[in-house]
Amino acid sequence: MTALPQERRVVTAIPGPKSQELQARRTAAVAQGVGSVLPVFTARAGGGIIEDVDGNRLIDFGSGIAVTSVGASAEAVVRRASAQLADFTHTCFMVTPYEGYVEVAEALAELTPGDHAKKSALFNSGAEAVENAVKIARSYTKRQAVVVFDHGYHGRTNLTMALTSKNMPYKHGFGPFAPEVYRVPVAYGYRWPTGPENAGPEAAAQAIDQISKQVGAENVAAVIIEPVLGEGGFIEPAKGFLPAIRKFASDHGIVFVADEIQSGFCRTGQWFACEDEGVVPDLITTAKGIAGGLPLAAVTGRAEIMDAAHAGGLGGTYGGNPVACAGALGAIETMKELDLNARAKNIEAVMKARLSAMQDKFDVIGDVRGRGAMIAIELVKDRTTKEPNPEATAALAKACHAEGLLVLTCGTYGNVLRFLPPLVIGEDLLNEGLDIIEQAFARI
Ligand SMILES: Cc1ncc(COP(=O)(O)O)c(CNCCCC(=O)O)c1O
Repeated sequence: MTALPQERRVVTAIPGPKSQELQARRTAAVAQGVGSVLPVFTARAGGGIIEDVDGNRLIDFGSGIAVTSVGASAEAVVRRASAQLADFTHTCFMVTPYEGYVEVAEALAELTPGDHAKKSALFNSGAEAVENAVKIARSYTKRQAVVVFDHGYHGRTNLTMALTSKNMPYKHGFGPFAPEVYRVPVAYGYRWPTGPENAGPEAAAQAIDQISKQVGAENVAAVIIEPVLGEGGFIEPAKGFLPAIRKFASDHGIVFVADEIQSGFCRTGQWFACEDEGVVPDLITTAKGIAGGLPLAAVTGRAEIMDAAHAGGLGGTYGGNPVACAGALGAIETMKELDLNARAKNIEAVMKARLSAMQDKFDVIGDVRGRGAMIAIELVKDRTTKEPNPEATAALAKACHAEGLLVLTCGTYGNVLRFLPPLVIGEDLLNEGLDIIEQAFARI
């Protein structure tokens, strides 16, 4: 297979005729509840490019929702996974174990924050990892309550829907949801009433007061927070917030769970986003970027907490599939060899400089934020009222798609354009994508 040329190419309308034919088949065969951002059907993908079945080559600012950080066909991932495929695809780790699972657990112990003894359990999806983090925390504390935060996102299973903040499309019509879940404020700096500089300590005080008065700290098994909130709008909790919640959890025997499924594995310019303020979680959930596109997720944490679940209490048929574990070892090899943390920091510098310049030109841009290659702009109708502008957000995304740039939106109010390029994207493609965004702003 020849390498995919790293060039944008638009040779048909987007989506093109072959994608449209496939879309008709998809409509007839696939449940409508499974949506797609852009109905172009992929033929190949690699680096910063997705090639569709009509020969168009799109610049990828989505990474399959923060998954293909090393690219969608990274050499080490393909090499290791192919070799594993030829040996065996599955035996079930709960039946006959295999070394790859252990190697991934050893790598997670090495790479995750904290120099304490750590253990892991592997799963298939982020939601499954979050579900099991709750099981483990409840086993360890013998408590039931779980505290989550405004704008948080943790998955689409019944418990993780309960943990997730936004109703539509994630929760609407799918209740009743799991009990013993409590939601408290997060330090959303851009929208904090007294200004971003006060958001950290004030939001922490409000959250801790609510937990103490409405739940009782002694009843809380875990607090679960994304060190950079993803689906809720790429919200970096204002400085001081995470350390304050971390201290509160430590003071009250509460398990602090960092959900780094979207922010982890070099995405924000560090192995894990909670390192930014020196926060060491008790448990950390990971998925997405961990395995270069193969389905793998993990709970990693303090050995004494991870071992609290009784033997046989954790597992699942495919958890830690050997091919996915091989992919993870390939992805981690790539992250180290290419120093993708440094690449992410460079992506941040390039994107923030260009987007901040656009903010000076276009009043619709209310906020530019994020870290590493997890960058976003929040669009508003009025900079003073900060009224969300989901209409402009959708129009901008559509304009980018038509020009061969794949971008994603997010946010509780649907007014955040987020940028998640593969960390291996070339700087020329990155800047070409930014050119398309700037031209789109000038047109909406
Ligand atoms: C922080 C955080 N925790 C948990 C999850 C859930 O991970 P799964 O692998 O999608 O189950 C996510 C997945 N985010 C993308 C969801 C896309 C969609 O379903 O529309 C996350 O970002």
